[in-house]
Amino acid sequence: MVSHQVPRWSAWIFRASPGWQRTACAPGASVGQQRWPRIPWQVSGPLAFRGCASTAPRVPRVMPTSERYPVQRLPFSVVSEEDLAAFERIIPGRVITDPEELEVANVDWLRTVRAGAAPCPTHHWALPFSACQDSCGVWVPLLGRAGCSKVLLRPRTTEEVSHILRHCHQRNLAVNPQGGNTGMVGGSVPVFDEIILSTALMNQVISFHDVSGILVCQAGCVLEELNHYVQERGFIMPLDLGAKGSCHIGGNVATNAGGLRFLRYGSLRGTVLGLEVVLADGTVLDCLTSLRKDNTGYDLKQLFIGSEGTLGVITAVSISCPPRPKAVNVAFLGCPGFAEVLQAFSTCKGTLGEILSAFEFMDAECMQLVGQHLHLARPVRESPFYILVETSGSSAEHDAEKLDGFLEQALGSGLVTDGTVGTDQSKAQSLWALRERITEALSHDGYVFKYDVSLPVERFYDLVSDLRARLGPRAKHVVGYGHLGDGNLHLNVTAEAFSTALLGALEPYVYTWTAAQRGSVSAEHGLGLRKKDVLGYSKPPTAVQLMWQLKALLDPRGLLNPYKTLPAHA
Ligand SMILES: O=C(O)CC[C@@H](O)C(=O)O
Ligand SMILES: [Zn+2]
Repeated sequence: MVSHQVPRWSAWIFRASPGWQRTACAPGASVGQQRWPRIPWQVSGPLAFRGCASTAPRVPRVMPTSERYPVQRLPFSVVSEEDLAAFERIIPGRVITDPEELEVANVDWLRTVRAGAAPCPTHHWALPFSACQDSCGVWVPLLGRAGCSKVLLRPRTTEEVSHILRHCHQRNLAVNPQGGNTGMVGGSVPVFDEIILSTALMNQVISFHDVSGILVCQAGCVLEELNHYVQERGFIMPLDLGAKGSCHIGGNVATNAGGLRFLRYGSLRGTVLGLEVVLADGTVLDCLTSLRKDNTGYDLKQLFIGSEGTLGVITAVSISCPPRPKAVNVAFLGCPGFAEVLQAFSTCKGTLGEILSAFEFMDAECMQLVGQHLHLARPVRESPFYILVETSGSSAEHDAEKLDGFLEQALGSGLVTDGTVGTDQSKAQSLWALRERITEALSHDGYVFKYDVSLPVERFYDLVSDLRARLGPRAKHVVGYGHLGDGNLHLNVTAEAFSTALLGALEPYVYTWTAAQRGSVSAEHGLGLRKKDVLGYSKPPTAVQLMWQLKALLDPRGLLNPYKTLPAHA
């Protein structure tokens, strides 16, 4: 028997019978909720803050990127007092040198990469500025020396971004564009002392067309806020992510984020209609059209979607939003084996058809970690696998009938052994939380080695099983979960701490395994810093070379998000 730690859920458990519990579905109920830590942005500090504040937060040491990865600083200029004065003229009061604010921007939220300051030899703090807070005597001037980033810029307008990039281009200063800093591959934090160009204050909706559902907005709008905005007008964003409460739409587009609605609404490559981008030399490229059809010449916006800030800085986005569904159902089901998960997916597609909006899976170890670290109760009997099926449609009655049909069939044929359905917003959210919060649960388990691969679904779980056998007790947990409906597996391995031996057992094994299936070594997270050297497992040398040529054309000095996305030149 299941022990239900959250009693309110027990009301909707069913036991191998079609007696599905339902509650009224609020029209247009949305599902999913931001649970990841919000990035604590603060208001800008005065230039005078530059220096070593005694109030800097003491955080456990995150190894500087340059110590863990084989990367050397390129010969960019170092930010000078004159540069800071020039930035201050462009964006008065929004040139941030306050160490506390820089601390957040110099480390990724997973705490796996950090801009490269050396640690204090006495106290072993790797501070984002070069001074030890314990007055041990280590006191290095902030400016004139390469460590981590010493300045964060917060423009509000495209024109300001253009002026900033023009200055950086003239001065040979490297720039790290940063949105919500919620990336998974170390692409959004500096490696050394790159200037951080934040889109946080570029958060205005420019227009919304309530017939077409086309939204035009600045790049720094937070995804969840945009979703609320368009929901009030009868639409939803075509994209949904666990990090929705922090991530910026510009970052989503720059990384071509996939997420939870991909199965239904497809890639940003289809839903993004236009972009405004500032190029490395400050030129503004205005391709911010709102046309569904525009077959005139090369589709340049596609170059910037997924380019991770290496080809230009996205400043505004035009995106097509689908109508807000009137009925949303979420079913959380237990499956006895992976073959049954796959069979359930086929049955689901056949019976639910156009109303199927998500098909996610997680294994038993994921569920165990979500329970252990986040205290979320398992809403169904213990099973080797769990699936989350979401329907979104325009008729509650019609959708319920279809879902019931699927559930009865799946249950009757033994594909599913237990399940529960949420049709109102809060229950649907609780069920989604079990899937959305796996990343968070894993991060409480220790150091996490993350892989995000596309594979033929029939080989999906073999990789997880192979790795479990290969790693044995060296790993704490080897888990598999993800967007099965999109053929996207998230394979995560946890350990007490980072270890090069464990890394050696994982890589290149995972990549060669994936390449042998003609899979992708990055399905949706991009390459950033951590995955850039494995691009060759998924793309031929001619493609990589062409990518370098495009980079050289658009950013000849290599100033935009250096050390990311492209592997080192052969
Ligand atoms: O943490 C991960 O590996 C996956 C994160 C995200 O893409 C998800 O689908 O939950
Ligand atoms: Zn994902």
